[in-house]
Amino acid sequence: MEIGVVGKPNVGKSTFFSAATLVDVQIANYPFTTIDANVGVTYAIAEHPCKELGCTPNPQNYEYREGKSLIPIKMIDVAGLVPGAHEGRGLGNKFLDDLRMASALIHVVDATGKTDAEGQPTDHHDPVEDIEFLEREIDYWIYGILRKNWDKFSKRIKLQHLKLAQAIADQLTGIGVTEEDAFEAIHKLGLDNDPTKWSDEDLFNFVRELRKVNKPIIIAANKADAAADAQIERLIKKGRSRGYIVIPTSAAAELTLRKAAKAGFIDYVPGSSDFKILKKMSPKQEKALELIRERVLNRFGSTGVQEVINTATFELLNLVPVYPVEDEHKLTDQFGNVLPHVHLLPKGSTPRDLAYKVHTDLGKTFLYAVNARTHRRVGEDYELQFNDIIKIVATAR
Ligand SMILES: Nc1nc2c(ncn2[C@@H]2O[C@H](COP(=O)(O)OP(=O)(O)OP(=O)(O)O)[C@@H](O)[C@H]2O)c(=O)[nH]1
Repeated sequence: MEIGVVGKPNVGKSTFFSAATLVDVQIANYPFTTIDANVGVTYAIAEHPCKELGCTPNPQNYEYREGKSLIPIKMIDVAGLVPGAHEGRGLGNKFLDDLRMASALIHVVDATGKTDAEGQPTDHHDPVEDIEFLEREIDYWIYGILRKNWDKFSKRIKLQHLKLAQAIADQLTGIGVTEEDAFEAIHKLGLDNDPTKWSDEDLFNFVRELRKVNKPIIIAANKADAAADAQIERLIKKGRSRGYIVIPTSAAAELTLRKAAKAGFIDYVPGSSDFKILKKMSPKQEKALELIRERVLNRFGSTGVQEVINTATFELLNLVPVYPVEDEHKLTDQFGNVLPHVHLLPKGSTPRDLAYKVHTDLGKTFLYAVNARTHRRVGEDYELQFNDIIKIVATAR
């Protein structure tokens, strides 16, 4: 599960990505290694079960801070969103490659309206147009892939009695479309089961629906610090009417706070509404931080950056954090570490899915699971809940 950050030039996308991936804690065993320069690690932050249970955890694959879990997530800086990117304009192909990898997108827009469609300075640009523009780029891209062979392809589905949703998903595996995604889009639109009967418009509408499930987008209304309340309210309202969550952000403020925290000047947990000064700074630095407190934290409650990441993880991608343990009374692994690991699983996952996520062997030998909170055995089809603590019982190997 990777989150892509996308936006046209000059909206603060690079600042957002730098801030989100500037982490002052390094975890030894990430579930992944980063290879590309435009890929970084960020954290989704959730309440830790120990806050409620009064324990002290020994985290191994996440970080624990002030009652919260910082769970590593891969983030991609998707560069090169310009009009026509879907046809390969600008960094087009690289842009599409990055887009392919992302399961959800954070779309950074300039809430002040001071960046035009091509990323040049202006006085009046409507950021709502940017929202539509990204939708269009993605829609035409997916449409282009399907349309290319559509006539032949749709006839083959009909003649060979192929399962429609599955055949389409096979065609689009490269961008991560699943049979369920395709099925959902077909049914939502009530499209004919015989794809040779689809008009061009049907195909385009289908692609739009597919994009909504396959590449969910959240809007970061950036440079909120420099935007008027009315501009932000309008963007939130317009975005909402198109089905988006819009969160005001100040990527620049978040970057400053994280840099100050990393240098040890302040204590700041991303997402918080305040920070604590730890050591003396220059008057200029102190003034800059004071301005952030006044104009960003006091006004919006946070810089918004962490809220965007959390919402993308827990709402757009619908992931739930789950803690596997070996001892359901002490909440430990075999070495006595309390809640050492957390795993993010899609909502609807079962204990067996968790077992597979921990280790393929554990998945294969899975017998049953115990909910450590209730000490009860849970059924095969139990849906894992947010912050569940689960003991997996498997056959001896
Ligand atoms: N006021 C304000 N300015 C910001 C914010 N975020 C970024 N900026 C400024 O906006 C300008 C553009 O930021 P970048 O992060 O370089 O923008 P970008 O979208 O990555 O642009 P490219 O690198 O050209 O793709 C810089 O001058 C930033 O300092 C913010 O939250 N508030």
